[in-house]
Amino acid sequence: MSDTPKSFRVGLVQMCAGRMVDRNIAAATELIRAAARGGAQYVQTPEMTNILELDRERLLAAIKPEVDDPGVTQFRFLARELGIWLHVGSLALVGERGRPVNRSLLISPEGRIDARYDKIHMFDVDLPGGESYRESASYEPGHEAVVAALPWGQLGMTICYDLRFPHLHRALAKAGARFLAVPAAFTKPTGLAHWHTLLRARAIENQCYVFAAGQGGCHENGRETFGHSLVISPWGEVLAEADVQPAVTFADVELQRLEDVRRQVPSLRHDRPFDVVYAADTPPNEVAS
Ligand SMILES: O=C(O)CNC(=O)[C@H](CS)NC(=O)CCC(=O)C(=O)O
Repeated sequence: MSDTPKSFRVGLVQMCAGRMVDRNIAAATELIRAAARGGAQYVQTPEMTNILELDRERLLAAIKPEVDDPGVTQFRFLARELGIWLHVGSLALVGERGRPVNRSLLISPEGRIDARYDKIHMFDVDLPGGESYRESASYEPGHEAVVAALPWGQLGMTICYDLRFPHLHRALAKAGARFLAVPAAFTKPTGLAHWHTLLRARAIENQCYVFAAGQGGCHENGRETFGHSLVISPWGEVLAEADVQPAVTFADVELQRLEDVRRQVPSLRHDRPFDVVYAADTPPNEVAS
């Protein structure tokens, strides 16, 4: 008999981060406390919890290496004080190679940093409405997918635009993840078009719970983000959803549900190898005359 607890409560912190790091940390702290008061044992904050700033010069002036970062210090204290698993969806930090990284941290209830994940896929896009992003101009991408242990099972760590790369989520699920984390700062137009659909697809195809805390609303730097933080079941059901403004969204995660779904439709175990061929290169069928 395993002594893994049968359920736990998730709290997603939705924020509207600005350019001032100390204000963002204070706003996040208040919502994380509210999440813990509401009984959340795993609390996730969105991408760019400490600063939403795409201007490279301003960003460089505002951020610090992980060891000196005031947010890291604060969130470690907070996790320990509240006795929660605190997943800081991401912080802009100066990486070990001197360039900014978009980094997610999983902090244990003892205040230990148990996992770090640097966003792999850079949001370099030109949207139909005229919005343009060049994340790779400011940030250095990561190269490692990360699975981290929670008391209830493994957590696969991703960030925002990573959501569009299904093989990353597949790899995490194959490596044992039962929960996929997608902290985000989705744009409003792409959120409207794709957010629910992609998150539900990642949950259904990988038979995982999906936890996605978002940024939402109009930010100091002129951006507007989509909000709608979501908790999704392995069957694709929306268990809880935020609106656009800052708030905490709660859901109870039932591990038996995940086991049931995986037993009933074992698609996660039905992957098979195959080749891709060009039809023109295959021999024509015999046509009966
Ligand atoms: O750097 C910051 O200030 C905050 N970071 C972000 O907003 C990131 C990179 S620009 N946003 C996304 O990845 C949005 C993805 C998205 O919206 C989609 O895939 O449709």
